[in-house]
Amino acid sequence: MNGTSANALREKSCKPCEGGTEPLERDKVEQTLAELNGWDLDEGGKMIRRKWATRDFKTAVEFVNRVADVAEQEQHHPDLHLTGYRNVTIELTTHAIDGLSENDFIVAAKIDDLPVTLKKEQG
Ligand SMILES: C[C@H](O)[C@H](O)[C@H]1CNC2=NC(N)=NC(=O)C2=N1
Repeated sequence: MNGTSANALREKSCKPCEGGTEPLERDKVEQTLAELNGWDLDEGGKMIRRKWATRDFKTAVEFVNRVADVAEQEQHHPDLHLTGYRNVTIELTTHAIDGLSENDFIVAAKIDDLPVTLKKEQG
């Protein structure tokens, strides 16, 4: 259990990253990923991704705006996709090092803490 816990990640702040550091090792990535809710590692191992099916368009837009506030506060910015009028996909990678850094997991943990109303299950 060497992954940093979600609680610990939420308490941290992103460090400015302009290259010059190594991406996290695959083991560390997988351990930290296991501490988070619903995030998957992209095939290439350089990006994490989570998808939400929200209640409606407005909910999706409000969620994306809250995510943008987190990104600005942390100065670490995810790729945001709002598709199918209420689905949000968020991808995190550290562009400066072409791989994953702790910053990606800090932002992911903070995003997981944001309120969002999900689509009602059908049937
Ligand atoms: C100095 C500052 O940390 C960098 O310019 C940031 C801004 N936001 C960023 N966001 C992401 N996702 N990757 C980066 O490498 C990055 N660089």
